[in-house]
Amino acid sequence: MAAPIIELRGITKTYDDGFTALSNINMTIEPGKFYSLLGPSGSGKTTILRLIAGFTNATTGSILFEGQKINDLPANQRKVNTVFQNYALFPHLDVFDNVAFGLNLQKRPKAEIKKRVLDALKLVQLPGYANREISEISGGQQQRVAIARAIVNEPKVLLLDEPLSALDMKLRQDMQYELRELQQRLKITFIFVTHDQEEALAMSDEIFVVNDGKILQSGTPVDIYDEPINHFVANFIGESNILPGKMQADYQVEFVGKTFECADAGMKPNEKVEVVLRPEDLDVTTAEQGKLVVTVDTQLFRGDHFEIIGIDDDGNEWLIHSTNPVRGGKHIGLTFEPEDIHVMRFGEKEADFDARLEQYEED
Ligand SMILES: Nc1ncnc2c1ncn2[C@@H]1O[C@H](COP(=O)(O)OP(=O)(O)OP(=O)(O)O)[C@@H](O)[C@H]1O
Repeated sequence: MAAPIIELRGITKTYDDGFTALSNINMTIEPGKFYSLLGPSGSGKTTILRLIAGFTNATTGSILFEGQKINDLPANQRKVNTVFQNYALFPHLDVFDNVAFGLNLQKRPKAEIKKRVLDALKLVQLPGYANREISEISGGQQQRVAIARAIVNEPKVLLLDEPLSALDMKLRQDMQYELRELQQRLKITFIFVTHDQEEALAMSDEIFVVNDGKILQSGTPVDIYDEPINHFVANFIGESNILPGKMQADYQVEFVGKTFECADAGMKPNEKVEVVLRPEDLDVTTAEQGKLVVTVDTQLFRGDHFEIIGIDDDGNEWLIHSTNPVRGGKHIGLTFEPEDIHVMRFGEKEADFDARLEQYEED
């Protein structure tokens, strides 16, 4: 692992009105990677970004930049730059002067400013736009000007606070590719705030899932999708069937009144757990051959798959993705592999969860 560029250690943040927005946040950010802070509205993502940028102070805990504590370092001396949700461009300045703004403040020589601004505009694929007014460019282009303005200062870390949320879906998807590509080209660290799980899964090297002022889980998109730590993460990231269950023994879990072979071990006998089955891991078969039988309730065509809701005998709803259509009212069987069952312990801490997964991978 590379030496971290940013570390947050035991950060809490209580605002002046007494509201605690963050509790015991620990994060390690390595250079050159794309990170996302993913969580619902009000979970504390922007507060984390503001702490790193120096726009607000931590109540307790340390913020380190390349190993040095920077809690008291003013925002303008930190080697980070922020791209805000609304871009915060100056409407009365043209594209060039918007990007040059910080360099003009620093009174850099004119020739240097010109070169750096034009280079930054080239990087965000807006060469030739320097003299346009902000009102004469599209939303996506404004977004790129905001990024050019942030990268012209050559920050080591770029903080992006929901920078795509104002764009329509198509442009948003295009910008996801562009941002990811830009990050890989610049090799600077991006910390990207979003409440959109698809966006975080698609773009990030690592995701921090934030809820209620805490980091619930961190890891690669694949790890978090395949091995969510608890109900909240399983529900928030991707689509899931989540059911109460009981571990009968190692590699044996009971749910919906039946026993199934699973890939999990190391829990107490009869320990109550929650079981996650992703809709795309359920295969449709005949009622006779199914490990479970459901009655088809509804079916929606989603372009590349059918989304089926089935109801089992206990009244549980099952979400199933299938490439083939089924008939409404029909009994169908569902099958799945032992490793498709993901078992979650109640209240498990991330360190214990990681140790258990490691053990499982060794076995
Ligand atoms: N200056 C402040 N004073 C008091 N409470 C605040 C202040 N700023 C934010 N909060 C509260 O802290 C919590 C976290 O806010 P934050 O903006 O970090 O959330 P967020 O996850 O970024 O949300 P969103 O996605 O809606 O921007 C919220 O409940 C918010 O109301």
